[in-house]
Amino acid sequence: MGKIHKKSAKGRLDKWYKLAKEQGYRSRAAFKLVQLNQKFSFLEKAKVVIDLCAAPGGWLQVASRACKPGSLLVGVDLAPIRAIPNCQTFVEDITSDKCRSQLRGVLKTWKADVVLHDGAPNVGAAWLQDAYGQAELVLMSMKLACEFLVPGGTFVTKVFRSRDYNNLLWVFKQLFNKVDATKPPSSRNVSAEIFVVCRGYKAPQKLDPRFTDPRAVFEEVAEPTPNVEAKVFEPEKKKRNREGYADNDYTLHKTVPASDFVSGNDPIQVLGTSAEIVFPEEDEDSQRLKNLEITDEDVLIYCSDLQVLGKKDFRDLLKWRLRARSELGLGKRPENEEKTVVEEIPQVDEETQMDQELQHLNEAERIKVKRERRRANKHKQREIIRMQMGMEAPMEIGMEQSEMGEDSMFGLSTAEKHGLGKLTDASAPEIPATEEEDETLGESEEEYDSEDEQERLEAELDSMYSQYTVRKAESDVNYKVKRSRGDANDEEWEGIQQPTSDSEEDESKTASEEGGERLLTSLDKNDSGKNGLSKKASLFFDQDIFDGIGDDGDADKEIVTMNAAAKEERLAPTENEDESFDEEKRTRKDDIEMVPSISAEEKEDDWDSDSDNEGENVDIVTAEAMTLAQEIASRRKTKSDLIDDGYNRWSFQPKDGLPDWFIDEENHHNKPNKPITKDAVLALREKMKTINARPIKKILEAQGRKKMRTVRRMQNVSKKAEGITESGEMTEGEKSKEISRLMSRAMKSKPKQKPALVVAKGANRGIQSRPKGVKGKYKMVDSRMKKDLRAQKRLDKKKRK
Ligand SMILES: C[S@@+](CC[C@H](N)C(=O)[O-])C[C@H]1O[C@@H](n2cnc3c(N)ncnc32)[C@H](O)[C@@H]1O
Repeated sequence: MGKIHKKSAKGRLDKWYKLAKEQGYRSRAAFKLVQLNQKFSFLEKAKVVIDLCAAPGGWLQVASRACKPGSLLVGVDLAPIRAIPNCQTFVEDITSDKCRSQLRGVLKTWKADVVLHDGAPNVGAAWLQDAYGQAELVLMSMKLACEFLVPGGTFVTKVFRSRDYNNLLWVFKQLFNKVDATKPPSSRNVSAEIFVVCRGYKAPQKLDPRFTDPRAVFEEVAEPTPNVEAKVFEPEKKKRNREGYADNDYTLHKTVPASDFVSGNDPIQVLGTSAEIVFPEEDEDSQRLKNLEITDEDVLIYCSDLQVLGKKDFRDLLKWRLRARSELGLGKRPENEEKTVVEEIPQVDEETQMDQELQHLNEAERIKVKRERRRANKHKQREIIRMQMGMEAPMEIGMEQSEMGEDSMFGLSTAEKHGLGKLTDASAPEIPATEEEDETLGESEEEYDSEDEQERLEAELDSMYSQYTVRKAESDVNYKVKRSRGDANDEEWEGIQQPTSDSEEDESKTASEEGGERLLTSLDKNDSGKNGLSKKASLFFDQDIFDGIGDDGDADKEIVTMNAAAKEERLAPTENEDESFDEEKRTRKDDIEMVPSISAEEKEDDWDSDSDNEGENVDIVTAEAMTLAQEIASRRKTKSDLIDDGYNRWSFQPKDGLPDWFIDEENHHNKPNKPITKDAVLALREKMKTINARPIKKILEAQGRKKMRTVRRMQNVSKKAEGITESGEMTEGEKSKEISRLMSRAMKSKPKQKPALVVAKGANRGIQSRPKGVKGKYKMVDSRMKKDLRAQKRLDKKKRK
């Protein structure tokens, strides 16, 4: 990428590209370093910086702006770099010895505070080779970093999230005190690149050469002790395929034609390793499948994104496959593809033959009994329903109840088998089968959809689903992370299993302690690593989140060998450490990529701790707030979930030094899309309706005044009425007449005052304010208006005639 290619695809000329142009950076990549430095601040203090793979020089420009004046900045690349003030550059391959000696020549006795590496082999041609090539390049740049960094120095590198990513991370952790992987906002989401910032170089006196040897770091060893899941689901030993990256490369979007999925013998393999099932137009079989009636919209949706299949979707898709197979005449039971086994029939004597016949007869008898029992049960079920519908008296049913054994319909076992609810739930009665239907049901004992077969199919689907989850988990680190957080959406996953045998653990421990011989095997990620974990589990525990667990703190800084490091790092958290581990992880404030799962009680605690805020009057006026409120109220979300949600790509958006137009645009377009549920919108609408239905303040006040006036009037009336009752001059009849007259007068509202008409002539002509001497309501009229009105009246009269 020495020379700047003209980026033709519109999408690549994004805002960062424009911003780079505006700010005079040679590449949009410059912002990646700007953002990394904003987050980790390693450039400000640096006096010597080496930039490996620096062309066209964006990172060097950033470094020269951020570092102190007079700092030594050295850039090297295969491509020449146009001069940059305060920077020295030369053309060389960073993997060569010449590059090393040239760097030595420039630096002399100095050591670098920061070594940067943003190198990438010519990306684009073949991703798989690129990924490995890039991982090798990273290792080479780390080798240079180890040679030139000061103790405590920083190494920043770009890594592709390929299969080798975890291995690289593991090596970094042996050599640096703090290793953080992050993706700055300016790095495209579609790109597999991620940046690793390694701080606190341990500067061992002697570096084990295997740390920088790609063969040792990315070693491929067949699993000597495959983990439990692997044993169950992957009977053959899998070797890592250098060219491959196929089975753990989730950055690739793998598709498989529907015809292959349906006709193939390993649907689980397909579901576990592909991202999409497609129906290519040129593939006739796939098109036939697409046009089947059973291929409904749901199936197409499932096929379009296999990565998100839940248990139910998974089962539906497999059921669709089975039905599709039977419609295409591919056989009903593909999973158990009958193998043609040629059995040699041994010579049998007469007695054995009789035994066999007897067995056959017994079997036939058993099937017959079972069929009859089922029919009887159906009959009983029908009777119950009829009784529940008032069509039959309870007496009539269950006459043979006493004769029926444990297996009868009323027997416990049957009840359990069918589910009590099914028997007792009158609200959803099963539609009783007719006699003929019973017959067919009974006779189709071996049929595909018979009861036993259904059960078998269910069991098979369950086991397939477990296999699928394992495959999914193996091919997706994020999924493991999700599992560890307890929020993956299927229930079956049992987690990463540790070998149960203590002896195994002891063995590996002693072997690594004995040193020497097992140097490399302790690096073997295939070996039962820490605490006897499988290779995958070991790498999993090597992730950032498990930092410091098992570290004795006094690691030998002088000689770090792969073996020592492996021993040091591969200690899994012991039970005692679990607590402090939890505590530490919970208090971590930086980029949390993973959090330990929270137990149900802890979740409860989360809720309890919120009780302090009880009673606080919060008005919910937006649909987002209402959604959140509903989720919290229904406990679909906990406090921890909210905190977790807070760590997203928007939580790290430093805006210093950016122009206003850019910030405005960011504020406008780059904001989180907060989820809104239909329920929340409806609830909010209802709330607004009730608020709107309430009268406004002025009306309420007017109503209050009116009420008050009425009360006063009534008080007056009652006073007067008291006077009337006490007077001795009136007869009782007169008194009551007078009181009712008072009452009706008080109740009568005053007649509306008619506005006084004021003619706008003389002094009143053209005035805007109240005419002099006029009180109360008035209306201005003029002679013109009078004439017009009269004319209008005449016209109306004429029309009527
Ligand atoms: C993404 S660019 C670096 C961009 C740079 N950081 C910037 O900000 O302008 C990757 C560079 O790595 C260089 N590169 C790849 N392999 C290399 C090698 N073996 N030695 C030196 N440079 C290499 C390429 O020539 C290319 O210029």
